[in-house]
Amino acid sequence: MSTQLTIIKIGGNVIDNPDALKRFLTAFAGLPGDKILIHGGGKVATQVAEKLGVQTTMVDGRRITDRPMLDVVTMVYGGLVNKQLVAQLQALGVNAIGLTGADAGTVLARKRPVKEIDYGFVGDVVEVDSGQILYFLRQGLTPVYAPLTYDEAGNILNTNADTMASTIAVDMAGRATVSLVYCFEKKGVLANPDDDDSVIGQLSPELYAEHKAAGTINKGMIPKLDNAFNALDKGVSRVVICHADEVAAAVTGAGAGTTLRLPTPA
Ligand SMILES: Nc1ncnc2c1ncn2[C@@H]1O[C@H](COP(=O)(O)OP(=O)(O)O)[C@@H](O)[C@H]1O
Ligand SMILES: CC(=O)N[C@@H](CCC(=O)OP(=O)(O)O)C(=O)O
Repeated sequence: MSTQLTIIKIGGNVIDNPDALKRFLTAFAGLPGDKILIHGGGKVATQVAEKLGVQTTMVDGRRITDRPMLDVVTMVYGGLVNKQLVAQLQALGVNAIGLTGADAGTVLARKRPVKEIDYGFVGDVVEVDSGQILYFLRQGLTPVYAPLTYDEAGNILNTNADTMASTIAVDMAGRATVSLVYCFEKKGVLANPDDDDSVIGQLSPELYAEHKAAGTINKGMIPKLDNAFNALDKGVSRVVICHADEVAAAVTGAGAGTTLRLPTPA
């Protein structure tokens, strides 16, 4: 494989919008070189759970995953969403292979220990088999990961898709120059959540802390940015957060969205 690898994470609001998803997948198919897609799908899981009478509870951006909810997310992420994405990518000429972390033993996790909160079957990533993922890439395949992992006891576990993307990117960074792009439905990290054009071009940890304290960066953006800064800190070359329509520009470095910066040296 080439030494450049692009890892893209696509969020649940885009997955839930067929037109936006089609545009994104078409752009993804056109990206040059080796690539990996990691998808969320939280919104679809919540909708399906409701239809099945399973109640959704989120704490700090993580889904409380009891046994009935585990069945829902396994069906939705590992089945419905993953296979629809793979089929659409195949039609666009991408030889996609749909995976969970359990497949080929690529993303091993541990059930999150119960402290104040019992998250149930939520997995914290322990180990990524980047050699195996590299093998898929060398076969000309494009891995498409669902946000599911497994543990040594044989459980399938629910893992936040932003975390899945960041941990895979960090491990692959030992084998390639990795760019990680988080795509969602806004133009980037916004300085004012009510103004869709107030994109922060470059975000340092210091500026992030200021916006977090002021409450202008909140909710799902906090775990996303924690994961994104963690990736940059641990060897991923470039991390960008952008609109799904701007994925191609983000990959070429054309200035789309928000680019993360390491701390300013003292
Ligand atoms: N400053 C901010 N800029 C952009 N989005 C923000 C900001 N603060 C909070 N958010 C929220 O974070 C959400 C993205 O997080 P999340 O829903 O977890 O995304 P994803 O669907 O990609 O997993 C946005 O939809 C937005 O509502
Ligand atoms: C443990 C946990 O919270 N897992 C997430 C996995 C899906 C996800 O992250 O989807 P988005 O990227 O669309 O938010 C969940 O079930 O919501």
